[in-house]
Parts: sequence; structure tokens; C-alpha cells
Amino acid sequence: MFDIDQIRADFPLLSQQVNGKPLVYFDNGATSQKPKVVLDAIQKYYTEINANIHRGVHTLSQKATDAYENARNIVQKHINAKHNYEVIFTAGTTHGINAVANGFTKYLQKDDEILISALEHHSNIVPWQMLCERTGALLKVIPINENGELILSDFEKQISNKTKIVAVNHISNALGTINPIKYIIDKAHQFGAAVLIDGAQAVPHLKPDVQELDCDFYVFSGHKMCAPTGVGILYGKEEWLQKLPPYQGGGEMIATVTFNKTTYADLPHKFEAGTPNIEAGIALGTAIEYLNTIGFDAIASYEKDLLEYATTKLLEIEGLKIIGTAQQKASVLSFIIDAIHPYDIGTIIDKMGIAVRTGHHCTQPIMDFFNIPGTVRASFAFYNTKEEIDMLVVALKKAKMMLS
Ligand SMILES: Cc1ncc(COP(=O)(O)O)c(CN[C@@H](CS)C(=O)O)c1O
Repeated sequence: MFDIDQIRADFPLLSQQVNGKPLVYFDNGATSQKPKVVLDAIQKYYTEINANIHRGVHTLSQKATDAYENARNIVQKHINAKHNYEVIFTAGTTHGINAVANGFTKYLQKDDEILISALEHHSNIVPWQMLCERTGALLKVIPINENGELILSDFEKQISNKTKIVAVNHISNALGTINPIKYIIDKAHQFGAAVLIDGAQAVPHLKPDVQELDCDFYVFSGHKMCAPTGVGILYGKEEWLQKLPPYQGGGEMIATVTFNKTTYADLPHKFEAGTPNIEAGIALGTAIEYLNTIGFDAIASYEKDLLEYATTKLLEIEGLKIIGTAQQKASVLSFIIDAIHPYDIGTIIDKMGIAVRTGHHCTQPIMDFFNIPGTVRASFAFYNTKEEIDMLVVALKKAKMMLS
């Protein structure tokens, strides 16, 4: 186990006050905080090697290029991709999903099927609806049960030779449900379907092994895992990345351009048009090395303990109902208190220094399923503490009294 005081000292932002109270940051599902080593990496980039990459012959450009491509190699090793050119830098999860959905336009036809789940974030729903509009394909949805778990018996009836793509999240951002993605991937491959895994909420908590999973695509955002916003990763199997057309045209992604014809660059640059978010890509590499130094086994064990403690303590609050009670959960607690609107609860406890997310969390279909306007979501990270959870409980009891 790690020294939580040392860990918290790594994060400058955590020591601040909000509304005159110590900040309790429980909105890690929205974005994580950044350790000093990541902030230093950004500063070092801009003060020592800032230059555009891949095209300059001068020393600074070469140094920046080496740092950026080294970050790609760090990501490749982290997710155990077979080749570093299967690791595409994107702007984030949403960008990665859109790039894949756009690429499938040429491969789908009327009545083909795209299978997603009722747990999906809007970023893993809307791009597929847009693909259906472009191609006449049909969107199918794996339902969930009252615990917020996928109903696999329905999935087994839905998957067929008509299914061309299965796109599901690894971990639900709204409920914390950890999905059985290895089973889903293997089953989908039996019917010849490609599988995209939305790993946005997984990468802060675990280390995905894309070869062991055998997924065709795996997407995530840097800002969920201690890296800056504006950078993400699209992992794709080489065979698929070679088949899919580029998502955006422009500089960097070309080999030759004439007015008659353009040929595209080799992987990974075919999917990396324009000047990327260089410092964020480098800082993502730093963030991954920082997390691996702590260790994902230690992070998972600590967060499991936090979740169990928080679940027990919150359930002591009369009228509090947890939404999302899956057997397998990451450290996310969504809940409602009586008929109090989540937004009112979030607003009140913010005055006490506590940051949570309230609302539909970009998963309106989940809220429709539970017939609620939204939830209060507390999402924990390895730098949160049980003392902070105790502060949340006190604040919620005060808010309940004020709002009842
Ligand atoms: C499962 C899942 N899939 C996609 C996204 C989008 O990530 P971007 O970095 O914005 O592209 C998110 C981001 N969820 C944030 C913002 S809504 C949350 O508070 O839950 C996600 O959780």
C-alpha cells in the first residue's frame, strides 16, 4: 500500500480551500487532478523543447518529436499493444469513437446492426446513431437490470451475423458497473463483429491489456488518468487501422498531395491530421509512468476499500438510495436522497467545499431507465480519503435537513 499523505502532497490543487472549507474533490469521473510531475512535464516542454513535431529538421523539433513519440511508446507498453503504430493520439475518447464510427461508413449497409448497451455515455451512443443515419444500419441496445448490470442473456439473443460492430464501455461513468468485456469481445468475434471498448472510466482504475482482451479498438482520455485535457488514445488492431479511411484530412496525415490525388501517410500518422496537442501527449506519458510507479494493484485495492467504506457510511443516511449496485463496481457512487433534486444537493454541499457531479452524467438513457431526473455522483480516486468521505456524509445530512 502507498503513503496517502505523500500521494496527496503530489497534487497541488488538493490543498486548496473552496468556499472557506477544505476542498473535498469527489468528481474524478469528470476529470482527475494532476500530480506535480505532470505539471512539471508541461512546464519543461514549453521552457525547454517547444517546437512543432515530425516536420522540422532543427534540434528543438527533433527533441519535441522524440519526446512525443516516446510517449506513444509508453502508451503502447502500458496497454500492451503489439505495435506502437496501433496507438493513435486523439483529442479524447469522444474523438476516438467518432474516428472509428466515421471509418465504418464505407463498410456498413442497410439493415446491418450496431450493438451498444443501455449503460453507454452519449459519446458512445450518438456517433453510432449518426453512422446509422449515414448507412441505414440499425442500432440495437443491450438492456440493463435494476442493479445497472448488462443482461447477458439478452445480449446472446441480440448478437448475430448481422452485427457488424459492438461498442460498450469497460466501466460505466454513471453507475460504476464493470462490464464483462472479455466475454462480450469473444462472443462478438464468434459472429464476425468488430468490438470497440470505451475505456474512459477504466484507465484511472486499471491497466487494460488490449492483446489479452483481443478488442479491435480501445479508446480513452488522458484527463481521466492524471494527464491534461485535450489528449486521448485510440488503440486499433493494425488490420482495422489499415482498412479504415482517415477521419480528418490535412497536414501530417499525407504521403503525397496533388490536385489529382492524395496518398495517405502510414500508421499512426494517417489518423493524426494537423498539429497535435504535443505537451499533453508528452504529459500523458508522464502520467502513465506516475500511476505505474504507484501501481494499479495498489490503486485498485485502496479504491475498493474507499468504495466499501463510502457505501456503508452513505447507506446510514435515511432516505438515501444508491443507483447502481452491480456486483463488480469501480469507485463510483451514484445516489438520490428522497425526492430531493440532485442539483440542489450538489449546490448545497459545494458550499461546504465538496465537489460532486449531479445530473444525468451524459447518460440520459440510464436516468430514463431508473425513472429519475439524475443522481448525485461521488467518484473517488486513489488520492481521496475516508476522512473526506466522513465529511461528505456530514454535508449530505445537513443538506437533507435543509432541503427536506
Ligand atoms: C464512459 C465515458 N465515455 C466517454 C466520455 C467522454 O470523454 P471525453 O474526454 O469528454 O471525450 C466520458 C466522460 N465522462 C465524464 C464527462 S460527461 C463524466 O463526468 O462522466 C465517459 O465517462
